[in-house]
This record gives sequence, C-alpha cells and structure tokens, in this order.
Amino acid sequence: MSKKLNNMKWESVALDGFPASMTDKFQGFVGLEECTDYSFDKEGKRSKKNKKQEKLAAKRERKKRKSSESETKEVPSKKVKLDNGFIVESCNNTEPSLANNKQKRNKNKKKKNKNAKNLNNDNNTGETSDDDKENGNTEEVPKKKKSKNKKKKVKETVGTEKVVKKVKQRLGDLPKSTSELTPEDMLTWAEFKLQEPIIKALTELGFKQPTKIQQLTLPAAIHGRRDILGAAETGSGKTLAFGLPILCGILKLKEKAELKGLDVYDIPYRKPALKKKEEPKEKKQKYKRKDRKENKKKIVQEEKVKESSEDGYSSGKESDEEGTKNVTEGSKNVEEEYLEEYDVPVRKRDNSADEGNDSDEENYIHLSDMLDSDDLADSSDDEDTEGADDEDGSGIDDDDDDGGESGDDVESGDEEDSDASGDIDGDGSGDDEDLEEEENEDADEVNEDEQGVGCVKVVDNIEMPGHVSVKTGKPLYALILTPTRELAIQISRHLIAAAKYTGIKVATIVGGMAAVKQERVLRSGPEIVVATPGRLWELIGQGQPHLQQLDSVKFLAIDETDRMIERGHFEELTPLLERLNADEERRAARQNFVFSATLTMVHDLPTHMKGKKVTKHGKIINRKIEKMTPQQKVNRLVRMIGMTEPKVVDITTQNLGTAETLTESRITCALEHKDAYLYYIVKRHPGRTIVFCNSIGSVKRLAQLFTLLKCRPLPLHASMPQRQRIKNLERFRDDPHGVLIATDVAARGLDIPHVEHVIHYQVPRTAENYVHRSGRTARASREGLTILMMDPSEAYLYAKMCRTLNKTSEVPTFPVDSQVLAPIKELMVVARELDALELKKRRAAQAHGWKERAAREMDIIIDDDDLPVKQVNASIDKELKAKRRQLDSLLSRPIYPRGFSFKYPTLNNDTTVFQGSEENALQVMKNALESGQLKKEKRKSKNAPLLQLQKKFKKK
Ligand SMILES: Nc1ncnc2c1ncn2[C@@H]1O[C@H](COP(=O)(O)OP(=O)(O)OP(=O)(O)O)[C@@H](O)[C@H]1O
Repeated sequence: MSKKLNNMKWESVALDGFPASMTDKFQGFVGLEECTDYSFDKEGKRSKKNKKQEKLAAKRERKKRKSSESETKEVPSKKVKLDNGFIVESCNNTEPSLANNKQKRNKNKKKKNKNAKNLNNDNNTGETSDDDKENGNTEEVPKKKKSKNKKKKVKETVGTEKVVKKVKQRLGDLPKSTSELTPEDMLTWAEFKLQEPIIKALTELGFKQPTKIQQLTLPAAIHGRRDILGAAETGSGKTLAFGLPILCGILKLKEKAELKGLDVYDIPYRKPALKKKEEPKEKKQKYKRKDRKENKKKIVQEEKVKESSEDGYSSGKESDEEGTKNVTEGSKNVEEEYLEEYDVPVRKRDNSADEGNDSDEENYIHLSDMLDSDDLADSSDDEDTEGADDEDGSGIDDDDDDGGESGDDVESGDEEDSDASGDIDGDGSGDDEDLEEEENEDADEVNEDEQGVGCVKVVDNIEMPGHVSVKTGKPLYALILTPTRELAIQISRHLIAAAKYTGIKVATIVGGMAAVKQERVLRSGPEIVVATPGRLWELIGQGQPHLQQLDSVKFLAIDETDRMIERGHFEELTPLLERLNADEERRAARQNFVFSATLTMVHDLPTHMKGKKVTKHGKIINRKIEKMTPQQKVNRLVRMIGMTEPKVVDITTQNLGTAETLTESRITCALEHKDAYLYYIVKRHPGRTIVFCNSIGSVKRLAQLFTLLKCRPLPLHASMPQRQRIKNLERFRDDPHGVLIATDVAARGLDIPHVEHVIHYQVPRTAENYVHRSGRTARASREGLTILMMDPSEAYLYAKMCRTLNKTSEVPTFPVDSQVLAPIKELMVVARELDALELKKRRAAQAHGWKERAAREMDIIIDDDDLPVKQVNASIDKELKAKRRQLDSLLSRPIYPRGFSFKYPTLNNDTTVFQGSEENALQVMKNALESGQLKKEKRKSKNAPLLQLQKKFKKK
C-alpha cells in the first residue's frame, strides 16, 4: 500500500460467507476496506511547493488521527504484520482478533523487555541483574509498585533508545561496573601515582583497589621501573599488573617528550641497567651484608626501588621516592606473608649451560633443556584415550595458536554472520571481514593435526630483517605476546578499557584474521601491540614499517610465559627475542614483564625420559635427568627474555596457582560411563560449564554426542576457523547455561565471567594444564567448582599430577545420585548408537562422493548399481530414523530415578529432564564436604588402588 493511499478515504466492507476453514490462516484479518475516493495520480505534474504542502498536510492529518485514537482508545490504524506474512490495516468499527492482538502485544512486550534489558546491561540501571544480586545490590520493592515502575522504566528506556546506541559486548570486553565509585573510594590506587585518566577508567570499571599481585608489583614496576617476574593464582588480575605500568610509562614518556621537545625514541624509559653494573662495589657489598640479616629481601627491594627512582628519569624525584616509601610500607605486611623473592643472578646469554648442571657428563640431560610440558608427556598420552570415533585421529596437543593457522574443519554451528568480535583495533570498531579465515593463505603452512605432538612447525623463507633503527614518527612503545589468539584479543580489550581516557591505541595482531586490516591498524601507529608470535613475525618479515621499530620498544610483556617459551611451540619466538635483544643498550633500557600462574611450577619427569636408553649406535646410556628447580626455571626465563635483575613476585606458594575460592572434586568411573556422568552434571547441575578434553578428536566427538542429546554444546579447538571460535566463545559468555567443550586452547588466560564449573573430561597431561583449566572458574575472588573425571587408565597421570601439586590427600569425590544415573546410562547407549550411525552415514557419503568424483575425472560412466554405497545409505537412513525417534522419545520423557514408584506422576508439562530438582553443584559439593560423607570415603581410600599406584610411582 503506497503512502499516497493512506490519505484517501476508506470504508470497511463486510465479509459474507468467508470460509471457516480459512479463519486460522487469516487470524486477525478482521475486515476489508474499499477505497471510496479515487483520483488520478498527478504527481508528475505537481510543483515542488504543492508536494511540500501536501506532505505537511498529510503529516498533520496523521498526527490528528493518532491523537484522536489515543483519546478514544480505539484500535490503532497501524499496519499489522501477521504470522502468515499478510500485512493488514485494522478497521475502526470491527474488533481485532484477540489472539493476534495478544500475540502482537506479547511480541512488543518481548521487544520492549529486550530493549530494556539491553539498555539495563549497557547503562547498569533498572532491574536487578545477576551481578547485582551477587554484589548484594538488591533492593526490596513491593510487588505492585514494581510492576508499575517496570512499565515506566520500559517506556523511559524505549524513549531513550534512539539516543543510546546499543553496543554489543565483544569477547574480552570488561563489563561496566554496577557500583558507582567516588574519587575517595579510589584512594588505594593513589599511592601508585597512576595518572588521572587511568584512575578515571579504573573507577568506571569498578576496580576499587588493586588485587594482591597488582599491589605487590606496581610499586617496583612504576616507581622502580624494574623488570617483573610475576606468578599469581589464576584470575588474580595479572593482566593489569603489567598493563597499568605500561600505560603509566607510556604517558610519562609522552609527557616528557612534549615538555622537553624531545624525540620519544631518544628517551630511554629507564637508565640502562648496564651502567648500574659499573656502580661501586661497596653498594653491592652493603646489600650482601644486609642480606644476611633477617629482613634482607625487603631492604634490598627498598634500596633498589629508591635507587631507580633517583635515576632522574621519573617525572618527579621527590614524589616518586615518597610514593615508593608509602608503598613499601603499605605492602609490608602482605609481602611478609606472601612474597617470595629469588636471587636472580644475571648471566650472559651465550652461556648455554644451566646452573647446577653437571655438564661434564656427556650423557647428562637437564630438564631445563626440555621444558616443553607436552614433550615430556608419555607418548601414549597423546592418543585420544577413548579411542572412539576420533574422526580425524587428531589426538594432538591443542593449546596454542600461531604455531600454524590450522585447518578449515568446521564441524558445527550455523553460518549466520556475526559482527561481534573481529575488532582488532584500538578504536573498538570491527568488521566482519576481520574474521575472514585465511585458509588459502594457510596452504603451505603445516597443519598441526597432521603433524602430531612434538613436531615443530618449520618457518621457511623468513629472513631476519636487519637491525636498522627505524623511526616512523609514531613510536611503538610496548609489545605484549600471548600464546593464543583469544587471549591476545582479551588482553587488548582489557587494556583498551584501562586506557579509555589516555588516547593510547592498542592493536591486536593475531592469526586467523584478515592481515590487511591488521596492517591498516598498524599504519595508524598504535602505541601498544598485543600479538601472537606467528602473525607478528610474518608481518615483520613483510617489512611492516611500524613493526620495524620493534627493537626500540620500551616495554615488553609476555603473558603465560612458561607456555610461550616451551620448546617447539613458538618457533617464531626465538628470532623475535633475538631481534628484540639485538641492541644491548636498548635491551637493558627496556622494561620487561613476565607473568603466569605456573611460572615457578616444575612438573614431574615422564618415565620415558628416565633410566637407560639405547642410542642409535647400540650404546647403552644411563640418563641422569634432574628435575629443574623453580629457581633454575626462573633463571632460564630471565636469560631467554633478556631481563635485568627482575623482581620476582611469587604468590602461588600456598595453592600452587589455583584460586583459594576454587572447590576441587573428582569423579572416578569407567571410561564408557564418562559420557553419562557428564550428561548428569550438565543436566542436574546446570550452569555455565567448560568441559576440557585432551584432544581435538574428543572435543568433536563430545560435541556431536551432546548435540544429539540437545544440550547445544559449543566446541572450541585450534582447527576451527577463527570466526567460529570467537562466535562460540561469545555465545558461551551470553548463555548462563552454556556448555563449552574445548581443548587446552581455552585453558590459559580466558576471562569469561561467571563460569560455574570446569570439568576435566580427561586428566590433563600436566599439572600446569590442570591449574590453568581450573582457573577458568573461581576468578576475581568468585567461587567455582572443578570436577576431574578419571577412568582407571588415567590413575597414573592423576597420581603424577597430585605429586606435582603437592597434594597430600586425594581430591574429594563429587557426589552423584546413582539412582538417577542408571536411566541416563541407558539413554547414553541409544545416543551413542545414533552417533555411530550418523558417522557411518557421513563416511559412506564421503566414500560415495569420492568414487563419483574419481569417475568424473577419469571420464568413466558408472552405473548406480556399481555404487553399492547408496544402498547402504538407504538402510542407514532407515536405521537412523528409527534411532532418532527412539532417542527423541527418551529425551522427551523426564528422567526418573530407578525405583521411582510412579504413584504420583507429575502433572505439569515441564520439559526439564530431571524430575528431581536441579541443584547447585558447588553447594552439593560443599554439603558433602561438611556432612562428613567424604571423611568416610577418606578412610576407605586408604587402601584405594589409586594410592597404591601413587606409591608405586614414587618408587620409580
Ligand atoms: N583491581 C581489580 N579489581 C577488581 N577486579 C579486577 C582488578 N584487576 C583485574 N580485575 C578483574 O579480574 C579478572 C581476572 O583478571 P585477569 O584476566 O587479569 O586474571 P589473570 O591473573 O591474568 O588470570 P589467568 O592466570 O587466568 O590468566 C578480570 O575480569 C579483571 O577484570
């Protein structure tokens, strides 16, 4: 209906004899209208003036109509779009269909609520959110009033809708704070002398005070300008522990350059420590003497901090000194309790032997030369322990990126576009195109899947760019390296949030996304680059000008450092570090940050590396391999990265990297029942859950199985396209009952709020992996639960892990209702059968497709009869149909515990699978711990085979 027709006179016409059968199709189609005022369209001849006048008149008319309608409360003459696709205009004198009206109202209501909800999320106003409840920001309002207020609020929010543009939260975005902090609330930060714009951003984020690790590292990093080696539990705020000093340092450098009219390139952030070595020996001896005294650590630290702030590079000598004093005093007590500082001797980098290594023995292998945790794992560990349906046979290690941008193996998920998180630049704008996979570009890259564990990606044709000092006029101040793409994106977003009012730009350079856009961002000269090593090295190799300033960066941070430097994982890291450390003076003037939750953790040796070994030449050697000490591990890091006398802050000594708020538990069961237990947990204890597997194959299998079980799982692994990876993470973040099934690619660093459970579907290969996986829950002082699923064949790995984590007793068992589990096991049998049939069908289709393709290529005509696969398909289809029906019927029925009497079957049509109520898993575990149920178990477990195994293991 054209606009013109709106202004004409309409009359309703009665619909006699309208067939009853059609009524439901025309639901809400309340009448017809006939145009009674015809005229010729003279639009073409009309003058512009006339047109304008007519328009105005029409507008006025519409306004009038609207106001009169609202006064008389008649049915609006607005067009209504029906479900069947018709657009109708309702009459004034006929009652509209109630159903449609209701439907429409509901729709509108939903829309409004949605808008209101979104706006509430954005503005943190209105109804109490989950967050509010958690923070205790709930308000008791009488019910009646509340509904009125609600309406009002909805109206208000809808009114402001045009003004406030809805911003979709992207992966890694920090949620805005619900509490409004005043400058007085932020006084704890003041002692670190952070610049005002940074404090302003922290206030907005609701970060009232620094976390423990921030409290311990910021003074030395900001005032002392020292290198920091930080180890703190997962989710303890390590990102800002290096992020804030970097932002603060950049602002200081910029300010100084502006004040003195200097070129930033020529201002070292700190006095090269090389010169410090030339200091009179007396000073060092003074330290040594003090060292012997009881309070040695703190004094040394204090002296060094003072010394650095006296170096003339601080923005204000006195104030810095003052600040340092305050901070050291302020954090005194905390440090006494937690701070563990190592003496880190600075050694020349060309000295390859590790300290304490008896290098005189030819066949001596030191563990530090084989730091790779997964190299260290038994070769049998690399296989998918289930051995079932591992389609691609990719029982591979899958916990880092950019060691090769692998695969185009998309297995699930729709293809709808997401503009969510391709954003790679500091300004927060992102296009979908950013997420374009670069499968073609990857053609000559080695696929991780094909390589298997222990193989190393060979980086060909990359020449080390010459160490020419490049000045583009837009200095690159800081480089932050991470092992995974998602972590890089997240760190960027955290920094962007903290740098919101500083004008500092942050670029994310990661694989799997369009390099073109990343280059464009780099051309704008961001001060900070957060990157994974692969893509970064690729762009450096291509001569990207902004990155040619790499060797003059003032700050270098390496997150998850222990993972980053593991042998064979990041081949590009070695040349990168060489490049960064090429100029000795610049290296010494650079401030370095090295962080991880497991920085000082050293795991047990795998048996295959111990004992006798027969060499190629038939010689038997008895290998002496010593476990590296934490100090040796730290020394190695210091040497590799080129740090100078770093301050080592390790606050993981109590819980070895896991958060204090984490509740640990375990389920021991047969391998074939693991799926049933997992389904039980997901359904009985719904909540945001991450399920970790040891291989890509396991992730794929579980994702398929749980899709059949209608759990809507979200897979995540390194051979998925980057776009899908981010989309799945965002979906998971947005779904309070989301189930993410992931490899260790999601184990480190990811900060998704309110993850309630972490389930280790398989015992992780190293204790480090256990710590990082478990650390996806119980973050930022919240509580969380981790469940380790273990079958008897994994007892050895479990015992090894417990030993590394210094666990003196077994991880307590998670209580499972066996009555409920029994019917689930039956359900799982059917689901697995269906899964197997689907796999068979896929394989048959693939084989069929292959035969046909081959025939076409060879110009051979094949009869359908010669393709027996099709017949197989027909029979599979039949079976599939039947199985699907069987599973659907099982799933549609609620699960009753075995022995349920059925005397009082429920009348409600609740679709929840469990008839028993859903329970909070953490609470269930806590209750079990308190009720003494687990004490009994402890007594029983004295003779448990697991402990026996552990003893055997110790003897080895
Ligand atoms: N001072 C602070 N006050 C409150 N929350 C904070 C503070 N600093 C950081 N956080 C929040 O704590 C959460 C965890 O921080 P972050 O991701 O830096 O942890 P992490 O120690 O790096 O964890 P992981 O070891 O898993 O990488 C984040 O959501 C972050 O926003």
